[in-house]
Amino acid sequence: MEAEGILQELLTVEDELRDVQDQIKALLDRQEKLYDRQSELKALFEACEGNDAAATENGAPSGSGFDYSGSFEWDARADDVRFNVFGISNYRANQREIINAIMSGKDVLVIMAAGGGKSLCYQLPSILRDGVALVVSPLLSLIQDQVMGLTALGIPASMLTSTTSKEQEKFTYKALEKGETTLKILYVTPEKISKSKRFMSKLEKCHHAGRLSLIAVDEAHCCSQWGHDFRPDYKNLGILKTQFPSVPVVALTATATRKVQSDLVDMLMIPKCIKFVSTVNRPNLFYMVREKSSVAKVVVDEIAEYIKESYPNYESGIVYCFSRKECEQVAKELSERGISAGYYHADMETNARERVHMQWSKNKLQVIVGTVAFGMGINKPDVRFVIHHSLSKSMETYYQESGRAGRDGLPSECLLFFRAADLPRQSSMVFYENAGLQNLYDIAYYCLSKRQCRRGAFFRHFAEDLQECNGMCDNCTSVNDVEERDVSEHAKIMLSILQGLEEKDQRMTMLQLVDKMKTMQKNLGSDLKKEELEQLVLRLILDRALKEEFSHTAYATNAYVATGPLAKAVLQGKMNIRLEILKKQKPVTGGNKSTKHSFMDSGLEFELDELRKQLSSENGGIFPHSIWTTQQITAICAKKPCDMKELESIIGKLKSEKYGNRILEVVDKYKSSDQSGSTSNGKKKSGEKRPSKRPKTINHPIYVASDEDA
Ligand SMILES: Nc1ncnc2c1ncn2[C@@H]1O[C@H](COP(=O)(O)OP(=O)(O)OP(=O)(O)O)[C@@H](O)[C@H]1O
Ligand SMILES: [Mg+2]
Repeated sequence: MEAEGILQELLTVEDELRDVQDQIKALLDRQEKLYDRQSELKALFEACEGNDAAATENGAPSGSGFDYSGSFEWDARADDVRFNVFGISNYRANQREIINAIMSGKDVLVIMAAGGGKSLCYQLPSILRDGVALVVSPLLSLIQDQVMGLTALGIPASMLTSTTSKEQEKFTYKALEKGETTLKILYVTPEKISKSKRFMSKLEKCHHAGRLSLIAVDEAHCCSQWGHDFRPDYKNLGILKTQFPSVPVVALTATATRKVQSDLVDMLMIPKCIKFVSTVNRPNLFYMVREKSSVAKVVVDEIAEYIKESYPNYESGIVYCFSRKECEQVAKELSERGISAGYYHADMETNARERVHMQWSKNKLQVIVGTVAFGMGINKPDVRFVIHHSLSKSMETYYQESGRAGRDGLPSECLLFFRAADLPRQSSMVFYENAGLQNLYDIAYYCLSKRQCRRGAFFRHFAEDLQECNGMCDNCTSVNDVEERDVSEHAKIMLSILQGLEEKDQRMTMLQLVDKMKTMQKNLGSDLKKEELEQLVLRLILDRALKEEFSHTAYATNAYVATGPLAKAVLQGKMNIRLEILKKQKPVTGGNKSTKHSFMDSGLEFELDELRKQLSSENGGIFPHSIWTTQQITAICAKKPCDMKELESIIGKLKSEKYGNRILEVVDKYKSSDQSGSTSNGKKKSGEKRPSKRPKTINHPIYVASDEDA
């Protein structure tokens, strides 16, 4: 064989070898994903097998063979407390069955979406059973909210936390040890269990006297390292089952992944628990993604316009931002545009953070602009919108964060501003996490998609059967005009640029590649816009024709793009690349008018909202939503009760006794003014839309929390 022939074959062999190596790489990638899925499926399988454990999907228990939806001797008492104390007219999915299982003395695992109504599931049995219920909750603010809410309902509830006074502690210990004072529900942080011997010994005495009625572990995903809020002290909670084996333990969480579920069952030592899994679906949430401008000011303009147009009556909302700096900046700019906004992030003093949170909870601030630090512990039920200024780091995180909207079950909106160029700053943060990049690419896929049902993406992610979206996402309502284009030629140019660089041991960031491409694409005759080119880079990353690489400096981690395992397939024309291109983006307020809950559309709703705010200040500052809920306002407005009896049939005895006269007074005034054609304050008529509560101009920005809580 001549030298030239040998060289020819050598080059072919080397070429093929590179091909094989690429394929091996792709296979190894795939192997890693399969391992992940394997461990998830194993956990799922074990959970299904788990002895007597009964898996339930949306209420129908299976496995244990016992039907907790039947009749029980406590039915009448439970109905009475539900309606007359909690003011709740009907149970939501699974609540009654869960209560019955706890009342039957079983250990129970409750997986229920945010706002599903998990609290009632343990609070109601706590009242029905003799003795004291112990509730473990991870955050002081959550505990304070719950104790305040229960006290407002006249339920004897207390807490032992770092802020508890000596006197209160003494009272609580007496109640535990001797049963001398009335106490039905005691909230503690997990540290109390793992660190306070004194507390555990009092609990022991309470149990010996037969007065420990049940143990609830709220936000139970904190037990698992796989969960998003792991708390080391939650790991020790298994001691509760070993010390008090006869006391029913109920673990509650909104986190749906199987890995976390099986982990927390192990940690809490409740292998025989009855498991109630409710759907992840939040039918009242309207999901939408909006293409984000590369000009920061335009993005804030759009957010401000959306809030002003869609929520002119000061309805509450959250805006999530990527960084602390961005969070402060967006809050400031929203304030300058007439929206009362405060910011919340981890760099602030605890007091300042709590003050902002409190002002917002009391409807004195409309919007909180927060980082991920504004997380667990947000109990406000009437959040009408959650906006993401940029994408979250995973589907799981987005589900949790957006899920803070509409916990009261009323229509609410989740809007994500997406720009492919936001990806690298997220990926350079998450690439070292277990499956961090894959999780990020999953949410990026969700954002990039302009045709697939947004809700469907959640069902697939949480391995749940698909359910109807009922037109509750932008893609299902075809709000936008989308064209699918073959951009394989553009992709080839991009890949060749990178190949050329790699041969010279150089590399590029996503934005550098897009800039270069802007000039290179001229010959193709079909130019893609800058944002579209960014989306193409992302598309190629998701299709594994490109991959991200990272390099570290003393101050930062930088993300670059490099050719991926399937680059060759694209370059050789064996793989086509298609991009969904938005031809025209409609105004963001256009998609969801009919589904929006326009609270305070009628004057009476407004009056009742004002009254609950007034009562909230008069009653030691308990939250307006703890006085009565938005749903209850709607029900009162629909029925316009004439007397106490009618009112009782709407909101139950307790709230009627406490606030009935004031409510009836407002309804009466409203009715008489309605007949005379004007209202109590002479400003509006029934059915007339309320004038906007937003001040037309503001003299100074209100983005920094003041010392006054007024
Ligand atoms: N059956 C019901 N009917 C109407 N409202 C209900 C019902 N059950 C609970 N709620 C209300 O739903 C809201 C959310 O309830 P809750 O705080 O228990 O949710 P959760 O499941 O604990 O959510 P999270 O995971 O966010 O903590 C509260 O305002 C509560 O009063
Ligand atoms: Mg809860």
